Amino acid sequence: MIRIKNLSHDFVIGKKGSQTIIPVLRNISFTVEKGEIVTIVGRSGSGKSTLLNLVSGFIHPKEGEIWISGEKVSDLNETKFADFRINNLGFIFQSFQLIPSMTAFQNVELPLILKGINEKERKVQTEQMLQKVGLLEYQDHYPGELSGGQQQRVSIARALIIKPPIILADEPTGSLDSETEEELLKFIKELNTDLGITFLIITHDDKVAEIGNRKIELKDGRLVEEVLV
Ligand SMILES: Nc1ncnc2c1ncn2[C@@H]1O[C@H](COP(=O)(O)OP(=O)(O)OP(=O)(O)O)[C@@H](O)[C@H]1O
Repeated sequence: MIRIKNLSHDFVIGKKGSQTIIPVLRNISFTVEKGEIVTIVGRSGSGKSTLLNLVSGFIHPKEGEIWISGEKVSDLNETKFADFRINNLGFIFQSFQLIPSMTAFQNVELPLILKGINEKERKVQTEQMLQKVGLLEYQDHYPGELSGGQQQRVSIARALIIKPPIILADEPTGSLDSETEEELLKFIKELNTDLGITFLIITHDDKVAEIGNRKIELKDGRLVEEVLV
């Protein structure tokens, strides 16, 4: 489902003439099979977010290949990747990334507008999704009027509304208290079992790392360990 082949990346910082190269990922290879939950762990600065940004197409790799659902996405230009993303990938972020001036309904509806779905169909699908995450009665609330756990549920509903085969998550429980974290992990498991959604999750929380089928550890930009959970 996701195949990473000999992926390397570095960032160049500084002004021309005195530039420094920061090597971030070095020759990373791994695969994520359909229906798996794979977690990526590693210390701060080990390259986890960079890896996820590469898989998401937000940055372009210096070397190596990324394949998703049979497509070599590392060859796609920005416009084509944006198109691929809206049809194939859902995102969950630590900071929820909700639009504060939009209600829960409008935030969840947004990907359907981007996909060109008509208004009537959007209303049906958005309400169904809000129902699924238990927030239908909060549909007119703005993010600032919801708890952290509720905001994360809105962001999950927004990720799920396009029915993506894959969800990429960067520290999904990072802003949640432990009770809400547990609820969210249960929900991720359900989505995986009931809908067959594949998850690639970055975390430095042991509890989150243990929900996967496999755990991949990055150290100084290298993949040092891959263990079955
Ligand atoms: N846009 C950028 N420009 C320059 N350096 C960057 C950039 N993004 C990341 N880095 C550097 O790349 C390295 C890896 O960063 P990355 O954010 O991928 O690590 P991480 O494992 O996700 O860390 P954390 O757990 O703290 O989020 C760090 O040294 C970071 O400073």
